[in-house]
Amino acid sequence: MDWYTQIRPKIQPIFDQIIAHPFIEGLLSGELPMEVFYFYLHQDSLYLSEYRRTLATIGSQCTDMEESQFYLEAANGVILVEKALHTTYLEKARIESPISPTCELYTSYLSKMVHTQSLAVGMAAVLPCFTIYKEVGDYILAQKDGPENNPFQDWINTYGGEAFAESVAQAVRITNTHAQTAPEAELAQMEAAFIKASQLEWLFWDSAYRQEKWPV
Ligand SMILES: Cc1ncc(CN)c(N)n1
Repeated sequence: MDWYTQIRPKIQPIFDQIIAHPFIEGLLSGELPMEVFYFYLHQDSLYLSEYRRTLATIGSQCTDMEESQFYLEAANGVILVEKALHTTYLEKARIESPISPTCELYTSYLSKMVHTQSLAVGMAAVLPCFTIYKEVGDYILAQKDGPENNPFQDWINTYGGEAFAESVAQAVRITNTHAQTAPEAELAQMEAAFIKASQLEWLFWDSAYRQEKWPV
């Protein structure tokens, strides 16, 4: 059994809580308050600016040309597509809030992983950003009882779409390849990083829903 197939069930309780979260329910029903969505998008654009650098770092660490190209292209391509989506929505709302505690925590955690841990652990840390969004997009697209004119449809189509699915499959494949040759201790670190980043995905939705601010 490959690494991802074996690790994915371990985050099922986290994934269940993500799709049950009022933020995701609101995207699905189309009833998420617009100010919450705009807050999320603004924080996500701050997140993506850092995530892009994290992917580029992984790309520069890969010795295999194709793997390197994948992460460098993901840094540019995927992030540019996502930023375009953000621009579509954010043009309607000028938001200038500072980076939230959770956004800073998540981006800092990923940066720490890729700068202080092995390449395989870095790959495992960034993977939930691919896989969880794809699963959430697919989950929402699969629901039949959504409204006809969902204001969040562009967002849903981006993450439930084919182009994103291909890139997710490749990130999983490359991470699996690195896990094949990883010793026990490194596999344990990969698992811990994958689970932590999955928890941070939940926390990111939750912090957006709460429009999290620095308390002091
Ligand atoms: C926090 C977060 N995680 C994942 C994604 C999807 N790449 C995103 N846009 N934002």
